[in-house]
Amino acid sequence: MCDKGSMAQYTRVSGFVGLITLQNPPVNALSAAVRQGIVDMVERALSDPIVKSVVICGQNGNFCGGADIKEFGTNMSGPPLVPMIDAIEAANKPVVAAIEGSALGGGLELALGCHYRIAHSKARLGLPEVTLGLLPAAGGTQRLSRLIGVPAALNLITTGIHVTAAQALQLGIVDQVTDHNAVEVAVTFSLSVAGQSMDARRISTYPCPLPSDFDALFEGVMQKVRQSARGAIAPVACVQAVRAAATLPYTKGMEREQELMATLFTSGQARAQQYCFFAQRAVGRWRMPSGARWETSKPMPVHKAAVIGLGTMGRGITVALAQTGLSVVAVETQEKQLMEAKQAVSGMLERGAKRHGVAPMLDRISYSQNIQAVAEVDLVIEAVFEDMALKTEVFQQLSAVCKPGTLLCTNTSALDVDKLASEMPNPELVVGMHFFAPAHVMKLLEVVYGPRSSPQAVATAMQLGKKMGKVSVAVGNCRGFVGNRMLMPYLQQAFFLLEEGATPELVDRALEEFGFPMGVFRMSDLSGLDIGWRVRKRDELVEPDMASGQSARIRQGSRYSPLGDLLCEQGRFGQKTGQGWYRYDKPGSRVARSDPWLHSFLVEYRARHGLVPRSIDHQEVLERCLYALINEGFRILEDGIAAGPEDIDVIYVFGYGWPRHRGGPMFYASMVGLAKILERLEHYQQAHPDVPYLQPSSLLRRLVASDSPPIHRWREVIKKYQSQL
Ligand SMILES: CCCCCCC[C@H](O)CC(=O)SCCNC(=O)CCNC(=O)[C@H](O)C(C)(C)COP(=O)([O-])OP(=O)([O-])OC[C@H]1O[C@@H](n2cnc3c(N)ncnc32)[C@H](O)[C@@H]1OP(=O)([O-])[O-]
Ligand SMILES: NC(=O)c1ccc[n+]([C@@H]2O[C@H](COP(=O)([O-])OP(=O)(O)OC[C@H]3O[C@@H](n4cnc5c(N)ncnc54)[C@H](O)[C@@H]3O)[C@@H](O)[C@H]2O)c1
Repeated sequence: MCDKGSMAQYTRVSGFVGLITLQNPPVNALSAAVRQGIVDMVERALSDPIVKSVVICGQNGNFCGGADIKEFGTNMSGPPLVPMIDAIEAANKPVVAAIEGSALGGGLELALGCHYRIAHSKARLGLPEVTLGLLPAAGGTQRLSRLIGVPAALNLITTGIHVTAAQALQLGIVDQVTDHNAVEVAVTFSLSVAGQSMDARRISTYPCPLPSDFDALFEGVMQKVRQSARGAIAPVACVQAVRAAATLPYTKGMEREQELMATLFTSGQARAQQYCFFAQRAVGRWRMPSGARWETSKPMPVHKAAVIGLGTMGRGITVALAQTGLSVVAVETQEKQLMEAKQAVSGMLERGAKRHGVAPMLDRISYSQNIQAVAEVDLVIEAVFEDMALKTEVFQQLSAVCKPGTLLCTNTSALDVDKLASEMPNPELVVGMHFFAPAHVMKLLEVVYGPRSSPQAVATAMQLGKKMGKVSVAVGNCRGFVGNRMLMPYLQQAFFLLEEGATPELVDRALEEFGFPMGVFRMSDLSGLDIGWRVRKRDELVEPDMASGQSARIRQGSRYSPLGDLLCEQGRFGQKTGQGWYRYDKPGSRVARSDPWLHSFLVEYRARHGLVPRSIDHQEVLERCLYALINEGFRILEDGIAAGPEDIDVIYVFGYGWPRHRGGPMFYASMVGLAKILERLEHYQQAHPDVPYLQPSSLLRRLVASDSPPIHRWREVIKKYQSQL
């Protein structure tokens, strides 16, 4: 009664039920072999006169993670999904989906073709195709809209969110939720409906319930989607497909779904987003130049953690740790700061708990003004001011107070983690855990290792990051690590463009049209101009505004723009002071308005320095800012600070607002063409010979000389290049 050769196993259970089990670990993706297996096994079950009903489930407590994304770039063979699902729906015996684990994308579409859906209470369901630059093209847009109505379907399909079994029941996606074995419940249920007509259970035959404010609804959703999509085409196509479900008969709607999918499927955006999907998973398989790697490095258990310094970052980190289920000791020396932090942390936890319908983890946190309180913790995250002397002092105190083996992590943005480690008795226990603000929200974590960091320390920080729901990327130690280091040439080019004739509005518009949520100047206003100013002062780059002409714009032999310093000297720190590159109605206000003062200031500045303004277009803004940033990315790969282009891309997509549909800076470079990037960098370098960041990196030259291999083969070239150094 069992066919074991196929990727869909067939068994007869309870005498009369054909049980089809998808078998394609780890997520039972619908590869060609699985689809063939389903087609064959469904046919077998329907033609077997003893079989009264059919149950479809997935192996190892996991229903199905959808179409096999790895097949997308290949010549797809095997039976197509749509007729396979149609055949299931048309069956004259009841077919029940037993959903455990996840039913996502094509997996949920398969379940929607079944006559009933029974889910385990821990199951998750969704149509996440939009996050891969696609739409649910196996009938998902047409069936889900008919089943749960247009507004709810639009929400699920355009965002790609996963819903819990309880939410799915409430929405009407599943018929029953159980805490017991979902397959057994489905088998019993299928027998209870055996022999009944399934006519009323075929979703494709349902009329699509139309909301009364139909046109207004679609117009509103389309507007919202276009705004948040920032140039991504998949969310727009998703809305169009649901609209087809609402306005066309099923077969016509399906044709529209296929048409829209065909456009998306071959678009560069889908390739970029699917690259991001795999890159996000690839960064978990980290390796260090020493040869240490993820598979062979065992993380230490972390039950209790401490946070030192409860400013902007410390508060967010405390919240994120508590939400992960850890006990947290939060230490802040300033009484006033401590009181404010307590209130802020409780507020963040309460709001988070309300959103997720869970209890706030307030009792997981104990507060103290005394560093002695951290004696028993397994891991400490330091988030005091960005000052090497202070951080060294705090680390020395920690080394004296903490139990042996406690991992010491710093949240520094740019200080030398290895130098900090070298001052400690146990440098192998020191790593950077570079969170991004707000730390309980932002998904990115850079785990910074130095030559002395032990693989176990890196493994522990990486695992903790994952538990905190972060996308953690292991990177080497250098000024600014990966993200902030690449930001330097980007910011520098933006300043130079202002000197040469651009306005903040023009530069920001070009970057926002490219897909960044905020241009560089709006972003600087939000994060505070004083942060960079303090760093430049420490680096002795800031000079009194006395001189004029070119010499005033040279520091340490290279071109330098003092524009940011001049604004700070006027007290223009951005949103918090109500003035920066833009003006705001009041300090703290978020709406950036053009500032005539700034424009006159730029005119006067250019005149004083003998700069003749010229007209600058969007193309130049993108090339200067983005290619300089990409060039630094190649240098980072050259130096072995990032293990591969995926690491850089994940950092930029999750930490810096790089549009996902453009895949990350290094993927974008591979799409533009490395030869073109090199040619444009050479062009700009000739025009600006005093800007070292525009000098093309040797690795970029090497890749172009090697016929610009596809991005998945860059690592081979990098390895060869490094071995020759
Ligand atoms: C014209 C053509 C028409 C076609 C019609 C298509 C219609 C359909 O609508 C399209 C789709 O279904 S689109 C699909 C829509 N579905 C989705 O978007 C769901 C995508 N998957 C997920 O969201 C998560 O994997 C789960 C939540 C399922 C599990 O999370 P977790 O437990 O944290 O596990 P994890 O670490 O995430 O993954 C483990 C391993 O499995 C791998 N892998 C996973 N799914 C895969 C797949 N579908 N495929 C291949 N591989 C897949 C993953 O790469 C990793 O392997 P690696 O070697 O380490 O890289
Ligand atoms: N703010 C950001 O966007 C951001 C992003 C990533 C990393 N960082 C880094 O995180 C660290 C903290 O930044 P922040 O913005 O949260 O600073 P912050 O000024 O908001 O807070 C620092 C806190 O540390 C406290 N503190 C100082 N000395 C202490 C000591 N010895 N013991 C306990 N507490 C002490 C201060 O009283 C203050 O409350 C810095 O290294 C910064 O570079 C900041």
